Amino acid sequence: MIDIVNYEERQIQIIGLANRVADELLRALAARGRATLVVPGGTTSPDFLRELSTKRLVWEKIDTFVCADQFVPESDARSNVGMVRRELLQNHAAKCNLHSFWSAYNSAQDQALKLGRSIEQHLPIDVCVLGMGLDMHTASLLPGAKDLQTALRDEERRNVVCIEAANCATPRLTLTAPSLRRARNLHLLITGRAKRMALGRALKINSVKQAPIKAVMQVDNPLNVHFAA
Ligand SMILES: O=C1O[C@H](COP(=O)(O)O)[C@@H](O)[C@H](O)[C@H]1O
Repeated sequence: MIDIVNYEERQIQIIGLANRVADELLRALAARGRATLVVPGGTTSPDFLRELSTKRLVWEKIDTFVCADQFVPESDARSNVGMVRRELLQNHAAKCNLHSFWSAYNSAQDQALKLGRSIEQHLPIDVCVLGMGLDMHTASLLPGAKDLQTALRDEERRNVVCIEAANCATPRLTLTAPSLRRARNLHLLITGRAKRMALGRALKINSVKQAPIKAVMQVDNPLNVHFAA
């Protein structure tokens, strides 16, 4: 089930989504004392993260994870955790509890298992914001990737999986489809006509392996799609 919110322009989209996420985090904090936030990597998210950083919340009680990352140190330009540290951890959100995906001591496979176990205590996610690539991937649920099936399956009961794809130089760690789609509030941030068309294509394709974004549409709670051209 999806619910599409169309915005007149990108600035209004960013402000609208940040307000909504802040409101949902506030409710989660009021209900449970702590909250879990998942944010996207990629190039679309920095504007949103900067806007979110201006919201007055008890950020030290918000555990924040990226939905996926390349297995590289935070100092590497490809690191999503590094990008989130720069863009979100400022203003009111400077004290946000951002969790690392990288380890210099573990292999990517071992780190996926370790992170998957430690994330368990923070589930279900209170607010999950995802992005989507033109190839209809979300997080690092990449079409055609080795281990994609493991990351899609409910029976695996794994929260994080290491994904390797032929066109990716480094392995990626991704939250699995079941851990993402169980989020209490689920959002997709997309901009531009090409991504809108990719979403339209995904809706017509039956195979989740070809269009992994579909894996987070199979939920009772709607996937709220925030779109601006
Ligand atoms: O690989 C990724 O890309 C998507 C979309 O990226 P964008 O650059 O087109 O915004 C992103 O949402 C996802 O988190 C990331 O892992």
